[in-house]
Amino acid sequence: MVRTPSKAKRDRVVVIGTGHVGSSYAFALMNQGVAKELVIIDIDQEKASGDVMDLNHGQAFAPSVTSIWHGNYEDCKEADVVCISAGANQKPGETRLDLLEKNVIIFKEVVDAVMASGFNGIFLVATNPVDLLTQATQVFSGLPKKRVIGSGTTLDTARLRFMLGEYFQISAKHVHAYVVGEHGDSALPLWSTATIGNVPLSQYLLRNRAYKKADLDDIFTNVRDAAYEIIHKKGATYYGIAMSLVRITKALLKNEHAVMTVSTFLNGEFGAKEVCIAVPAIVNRNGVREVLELKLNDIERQQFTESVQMLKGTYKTIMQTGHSF
Ligand SMILES: NC(=O)C1=CN([C@@H]2O[C@H](COP(=O)(O)OP(=O)(O)OC[C@H]3O[C@@H](n4cnc5c(N)ncnc54)[C@H](O)[C@@H]3O)[C@@H](O)[C@H]2O)C=CC1
Ligand SMILES: CC(=O)C(=O)O
Repeated sequence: MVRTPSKAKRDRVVVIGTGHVGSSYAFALMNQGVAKELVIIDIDQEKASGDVMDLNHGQAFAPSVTSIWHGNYEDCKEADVVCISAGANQKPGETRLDLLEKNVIIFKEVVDAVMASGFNGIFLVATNPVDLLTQATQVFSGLPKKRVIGSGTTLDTARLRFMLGEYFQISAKHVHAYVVGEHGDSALPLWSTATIGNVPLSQYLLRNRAYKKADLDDIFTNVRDAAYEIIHKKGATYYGIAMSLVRITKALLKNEHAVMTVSTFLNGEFGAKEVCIAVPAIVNRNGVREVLELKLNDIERQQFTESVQMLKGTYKTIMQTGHSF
């Protein structure tokens, strides 16, 4: 494909790791016409090159032209967003945290290579465990923390909205309920601030005797365990995360100031410090503009604190033992 770099704003996205997640993200980006340039990098050159061919063959049907090519790390120099989805995924029975040892080593190599290009944009991390790898990317890159963000619980929040929408028979777009905390087993729903339209969820439940708080607890269990179920059924999850990543990329490139539950570094917000974890945050062209602090109830605060402590303990262990990061 002849490379046709755009003259004005490049809106260049580089995706590193074109496996299930990376290739689905590339496909969704192209279908939604979000980026003007899309560079695909993978250690498996054949896979990257095959994906570029395959994607380009759909150009005639895309809403706008995306210049797509199989690139190398030098292409990161002019990138606005570098999305990392490289690394190991979960095998049935594995948790996201089980991937840390392998993936942090890959991240050191990948982030060093990106930074060596002179990259000065925004890192969007998807690889698991996403909160810990977001924090590692902040350290490895040395970029301002607001410019290194993780997909966090954007996917979990989307899953919750979908499942609540099904339960109440209301469009997921009008269900507002966040999942925060670790993108993993210690994630938690913020029921106390959830609304249907602008009606508090607690009030909405009173409208129909058939609605039960216990059902909501079951729904959240299904959200929390959704990845395990999908991995058991088809080996990996990728469409949901691809759409979440595109949503975040759009907020970045279009300077949307959109609120989403990305993983970001906390410096006292929600009572937590020195940790990357998912909370509602305002995302614009500069990354995370600010964390949108909410008042949590006692149970939520306790669960959130436990999630923070777990992440901080695990991060400390991995960065201190056996590695020369
Ligand atoms: N944040 C989230 O909500 C989600 C995160 N994930 C995570 O995304 C990651 C990727 O998952 P999949 O795409 O299913 O895995 P995959 O195995 O299909 O793809 C991984 C890709 O990374 C490439 N890769 C490995 N080492 C590399 C390196 N050093 N440099 C460049 N490329 C390299 C591989 O060649 C492969 O193409 C996993 O950690 C998975 O757990 C998956 C779904 C949701
Ligand atoms: C794999 C994963 O992190 C997810 O689908 O939530």
